[in-house]
Amino acid sequence: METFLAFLSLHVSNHLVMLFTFFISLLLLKHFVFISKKNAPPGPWGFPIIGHLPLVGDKPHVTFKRWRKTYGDVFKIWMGGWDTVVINGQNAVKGALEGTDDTYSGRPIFYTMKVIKDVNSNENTLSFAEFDSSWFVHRKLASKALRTFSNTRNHSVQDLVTEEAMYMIDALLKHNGQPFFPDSEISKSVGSVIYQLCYGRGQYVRNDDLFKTFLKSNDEFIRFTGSGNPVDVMPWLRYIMPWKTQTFKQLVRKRAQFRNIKVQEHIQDFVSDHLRDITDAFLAEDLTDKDGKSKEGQISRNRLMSTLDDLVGAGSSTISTTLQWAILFMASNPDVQKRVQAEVDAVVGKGRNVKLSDRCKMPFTEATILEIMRLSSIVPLALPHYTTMDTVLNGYTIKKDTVVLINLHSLGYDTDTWKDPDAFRPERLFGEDGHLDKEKTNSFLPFGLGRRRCLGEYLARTELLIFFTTLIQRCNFIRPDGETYTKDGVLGLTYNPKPYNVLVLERT
Ligand code: HEM
Repeated sequence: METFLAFLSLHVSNHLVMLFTFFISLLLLKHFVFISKKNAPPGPWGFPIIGHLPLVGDKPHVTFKRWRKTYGDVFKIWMGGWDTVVINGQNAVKGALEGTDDTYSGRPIFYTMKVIKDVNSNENTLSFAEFDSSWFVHRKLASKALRTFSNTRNHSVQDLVTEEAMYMIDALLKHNGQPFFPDSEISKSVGSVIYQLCYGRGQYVRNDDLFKTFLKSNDEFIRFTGSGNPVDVMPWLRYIMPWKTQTFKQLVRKRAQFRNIKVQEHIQDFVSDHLRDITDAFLAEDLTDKDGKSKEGQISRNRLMSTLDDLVGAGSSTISTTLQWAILFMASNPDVQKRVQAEVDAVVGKGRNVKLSDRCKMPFTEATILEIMRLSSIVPLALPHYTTMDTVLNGYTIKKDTVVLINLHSLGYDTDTWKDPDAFRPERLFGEDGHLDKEKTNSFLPFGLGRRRCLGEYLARTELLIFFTTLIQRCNFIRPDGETYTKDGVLGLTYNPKPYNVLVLERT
């Protein structure tokens, strides 16, 4: 019996070895075919199966900037089983994303995106959907609703952000001049803005238990997904590290359940000629034809509602992270802080709140916000793109179904464009005529470019102007003695500053 078992185990292990060898050969063959494809972009050497994953490090955008020096603006790597091309520098990025064809408008369907779709009754979300006609309809409807509730015509968003900036300042000043890291004060106010735009305005929102649940689940989601998930590009890892997918599924489910509670609440007292928020706008959208059937090419209500998850996800961590960087840059550059304060004092004064219409009268403040965005580069690799057809870029052939990583970070730090890219100098964005130079401000693209560019750009620019200017109008940000600040951050869902301490004092 033992001999039989020994024979069996030898036999089985021989088969396993053969299978393993066959599997590796297939992958090497695939790798080789990809490498030897005529005109394929060059790229560094990578491992079989895992490709370049262990080589890119915890700041892939910085590694890619280094590889660019050897392999040029367009190079290829291998992310697990995915053929990937990395595009760097203004010319190549604009060459790929500007223009009207949709070659780069796809998104790869990584494993976690399948999980999100699965939890969402097999419906695509907006940010992670592949590029097809239903995505067009989805983007159009989402954009219409967001525009309605973040436009300037009724100034509602301006007042909402000002109100939240005041709460933020109160919370910051409660530290009574003691040093602290201002992340929770910022994320509460920023979270409250997008929550109220999506789910309804109200002065008591902050005390609402559902809002507290919302902040907690958003925070958990950001913390978990921020640490990255290798299962995305090597789905077989889910058998080796099942907790990675199980926890992720639970978090996605929790978010969807929360959203469903809010949607059900809205259905109860929905009035079609009095739309209160983005959820109401989605409920009001007629998605059926005269016979009550789904319109040709139209999307389901459930899919449209899932946009709420996209908006609260994308709309909170991005703004919070940028404001954390803003405070760090102000405390480490007191001269710039004083100059912005002088401009705000001259244009707005101390007796009234800043308005969106003040923007054009405060060019140095505007340049400072842009310089913060250039240096912090909070979404350094955009979201992954995916080619929808074969194409040629910089003379290289890129095949259909290739993952494309747009290295937005490389634009802000390009030594061809910027003399001293690491320095914080808002004045670099002015032309010789003393006005903001459009060519310079358009040479880095914090919101991406093309069909998949950020949906919330207008809202983001509004929030950043009002939050930043109100903070600067009311507070001084001071680096505590002995505290060292670094521009080096930590890549999670966004590129965050490492926790730092700051003193916040009321301006008198
Ligand atoms: C400083 C703030 C922000 C920055 C720097 C930023 C940046 C970006 C970038 C780089 C992308 C990917 C573009 C690409 O794939 O090429 C993106 C996508 C997106 N952003 Fe933002 N974003 C910000 C704020 C917001 C806000 C406030 C919202 C909404 C409330 C939002 C909603 C979205 C959505 C829905 C997408 C996916 C678009 C699609 O796939 O069609 N973002 N954002």
